[in-house]
Amino acid sequence: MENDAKIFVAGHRGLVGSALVRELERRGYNNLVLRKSSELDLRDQAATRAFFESERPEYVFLAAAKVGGIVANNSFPADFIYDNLMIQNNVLHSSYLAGVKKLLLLGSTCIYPRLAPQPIKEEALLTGPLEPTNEPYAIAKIAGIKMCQSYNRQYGTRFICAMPTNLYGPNDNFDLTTSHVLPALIRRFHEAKVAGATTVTIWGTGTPYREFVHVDDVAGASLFLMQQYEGGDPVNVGSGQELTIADLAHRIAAVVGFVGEILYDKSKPDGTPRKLCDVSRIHELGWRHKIELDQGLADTYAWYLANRC
Ligand SMILES: NC(=O)C1=CN([C@@H]2O[C@H](COP(=O)(O)OP(=O)(O)OC[C@H]3O[C@@H](n4cnc5c(N)ncnc54)[C@H](OP(=O)(O)O)[C@@H]3O)[C@@H](O)[C@H]2O)C=CC1
Ligand SMILES: C[C@H]1O[C@H](OP(=O)(O)OP(=O)(O)OC[C@H]2O[C@@H](n3cnc4c(=O)[nH]c(N)nc43)[C@H](O)[C@@H]2O)[C@@H](O)[C@@H](O)C1=O
Repeated sequence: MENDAKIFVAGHRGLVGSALVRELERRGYNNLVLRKSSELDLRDQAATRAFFESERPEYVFLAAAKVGGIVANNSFPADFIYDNLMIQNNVLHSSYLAGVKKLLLLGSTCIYPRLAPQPIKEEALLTGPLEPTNEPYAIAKIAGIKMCQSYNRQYGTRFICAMPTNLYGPNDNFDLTTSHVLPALIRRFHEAKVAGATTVTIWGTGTPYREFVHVDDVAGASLFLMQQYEGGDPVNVGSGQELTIADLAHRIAAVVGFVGEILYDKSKPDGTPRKLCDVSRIHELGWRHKIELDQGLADTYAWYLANRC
């Protein structure tokens, strides 16, 4: 990407989008095109087409999506499949029509089969049934990958796909119902400590394993792939390290300074038992994560205290 390249960061106010803007500006890319969803609803085909015709960005990072944790996915399946299919269809087709040089689509490691062999290689895609709690969202993401590959083959576009694992960091969603586990537990333990509560109840059994990667690493990986990767296959982006939800909860309680008891609400879903992604492809390309979980937790809690309390 040339320094004066015109770059559209779709979803620039979100967890990933805002990290992409920070990283792009840090590296001296200042010709950024940014639109809030209230200014440009990417589900609107005509508005998206008109935007691309008038702005003609050269590069696109597609970090706009309907995103949420396990309960949000399980509660609003129609919203998750409709919004994400519409956003992807409109942005990908308009990018092709407007002659975008290169586009990176953010997917998710939830696209892989629920019981895929671990760690999960990119080749595991479509080799088995998906995790029911987020299947609509995963199907939309898989459709995005297939659309990128189809447009590359038929029209010669350069649409690449990154598959991050669970990510966290500044500007995450801390809503206790719609958020992912890591930000939710930061908030739960913080509010319990401040209230002097002696217990915190978390969802599920605590036994599932999850992998986490800091969003600043995902932004770095996205720029790396935009500059270095021309393949049509998805590329996993992760830390290659997993831990149980119970272990995560104890580590977050320690960072926050909560010393009470952790209880488990088994009426809430566990989701997929494990989804550690194989990161050898991106390692071989030359990228590795930098931010380890303990440092990331401390930094994210500091950001939460400074910005969300
Ligand atoms: N968070 C995670 O753990 C993971 C996320 N991902 C992927 O990363 C990408 C970004 O996720 P994340 O940053 O967490 O999500 P966020 O919810 O933090 O941000 C999503 C962004 O998308 C924008 N958006 C949503 N709907 C529309 C719309 N109809 N039109 C225009 N913009 C819209 C929002 O814009 P606005 O603020 O203006 O309303 C928001 O800024 C997604 O593709 C997601 O699937 C992948 C793996 C894990
Ligand atoms: C990124 C990824 O994120 C989602 O998949 P998920 O990883 O299952 O989602 P999650 O982070 O919400 O839960 C992880 C685990 O954590 C447990 N858990 C405990 N206590 C809380 C809690 O308070 N909130 C939440 N959200 N989870 C909790 C919860 O019960 C589960 O066992 C999908 O969006 C999927 O599409 C996707 O892409």
